[in-house]
Amino acid sequence: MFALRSIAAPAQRQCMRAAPRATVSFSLQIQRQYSQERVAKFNGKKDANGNYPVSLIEGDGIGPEIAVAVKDIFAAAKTPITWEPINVDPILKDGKTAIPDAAIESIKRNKIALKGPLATPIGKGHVSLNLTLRRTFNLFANLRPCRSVAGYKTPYDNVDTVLIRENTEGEYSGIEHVVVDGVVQSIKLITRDASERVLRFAFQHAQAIGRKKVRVVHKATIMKMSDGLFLKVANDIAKEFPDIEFDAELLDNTCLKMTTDPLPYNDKVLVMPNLYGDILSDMCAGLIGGLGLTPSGNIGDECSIFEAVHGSAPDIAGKGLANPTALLLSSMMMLRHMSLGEYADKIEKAAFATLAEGKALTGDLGGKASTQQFTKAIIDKL
Ligand SMILES: NC(=O)C1=CN([C@@H]2O[C@H](COP(=O)(O)OP(=O)(O)OC[C@H]3O[C@@H](n4cnc5c(N)ncnc54)[C@H](O)[C@@H]3O)[C@@H](O)[C@H]2O)C=CC1
Ligand SMILES: O=C(O)CCC(=O)C(=O)O
Ligand SMILES: [Mg+2]
Repeated sequence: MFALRSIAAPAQRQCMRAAPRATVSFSLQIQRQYSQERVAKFNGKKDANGNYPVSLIEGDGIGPEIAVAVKDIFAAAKTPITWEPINVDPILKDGKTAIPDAAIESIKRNKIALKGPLATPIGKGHVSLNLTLRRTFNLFANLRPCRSVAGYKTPYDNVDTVLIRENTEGEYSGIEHVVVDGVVQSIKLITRDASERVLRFAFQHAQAIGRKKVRVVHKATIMKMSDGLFLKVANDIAKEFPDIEFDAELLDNTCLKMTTDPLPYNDKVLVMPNLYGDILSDMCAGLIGGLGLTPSGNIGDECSIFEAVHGSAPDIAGKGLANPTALLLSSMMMLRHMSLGEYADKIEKAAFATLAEGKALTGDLGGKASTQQFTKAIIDKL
């Protein structure tokens, strides 16, 4: 058994804290269009009460605080879900970090899970449970949409980026070793199969949400073989989608352009290897007001796990300060994945109205409300 569940991470400042408020006219919905093909693949079974069981990992740090907010809002909206809490404390199997069997069975049975953040120790200690979950269930695509929130003013209005990250290999393959004392090697693994899978998903998702452009973000200038293969496969897959324009951009240039003017990215779906997607999705969150606002879905063929982009936020954990919006919007993506879009629409409307009104905002958005007060304000609007 490992002794981890709260590690100290350097406190990071939210770049948009205490930003001035103003109204932006922008659609209130996030990812309302969702691939019907994916929805059709969800074949979870209802329980005796007519509810869908959903595996729930509350997670570490702020995880339990934001999970309770989502549970309270779902209960108030009478969402037909039965939560099945699961424990993912790591175990050792054949010398490797693994998820306990009971948790694996629950997710396999329900085909769907909502997950709070899981902390990973720096350096020594178990490997990331987040990555372990993604690999265990072959959740090959990490879908990370990021949309400006009406009423919350940032330097950029109307940001609407869609980022898809390869989720099972790349720089996060976890293949590392000491060559000799003082020399270590970490292997970035890129395979044609995993690249094809995520790239095809990106094109299909672009079609599903009505975007006409897919852009690969890469560094094949430097990583000629690994990113080179990803880019080559992207060119091949693009031929299957003649109605979608395809191009490519170097990661460093993408960072520059997105932070200078993100709006040209609103008509594209961006797809990229694992590490780049991890970093770029936090950067996008910074464009709209921070990590308290950005959702994500880890999508696989057999099951999918929805979670916020952010981590366990140890600097604010246990203080009732966390913004539950990111996990709530992740759960909206989950409901749409389960064909429960009518509940998602209702909850999302109440959440965005609460944000736009601005009377009960959490500290990351410049307000003074606690997680509970913000949650109650949403429930009052349902
Ligand atoms: N998918 C996951 O479960 C992820 C887990 N992590 C893990 O989380 C731990 C902490 O990582 P950090 O680098 O500190 O990143 P973090 O995402 O936990 O926090 C970064 C900053 O954003 C703020 N923040 C994050 N979520 C917020 C929310 N909902 N409301 C208000 N403010 C919020 C935090 O207070 C902090 O200042 C690490 O152990 C890391 O491995 C990190 C990212 C994703
Ligand atoms: O697993 C972790 O510790 C971090 C993962 C992460 O940053 C992410 O999925 O965005
Ligand atoms: Mg990350």
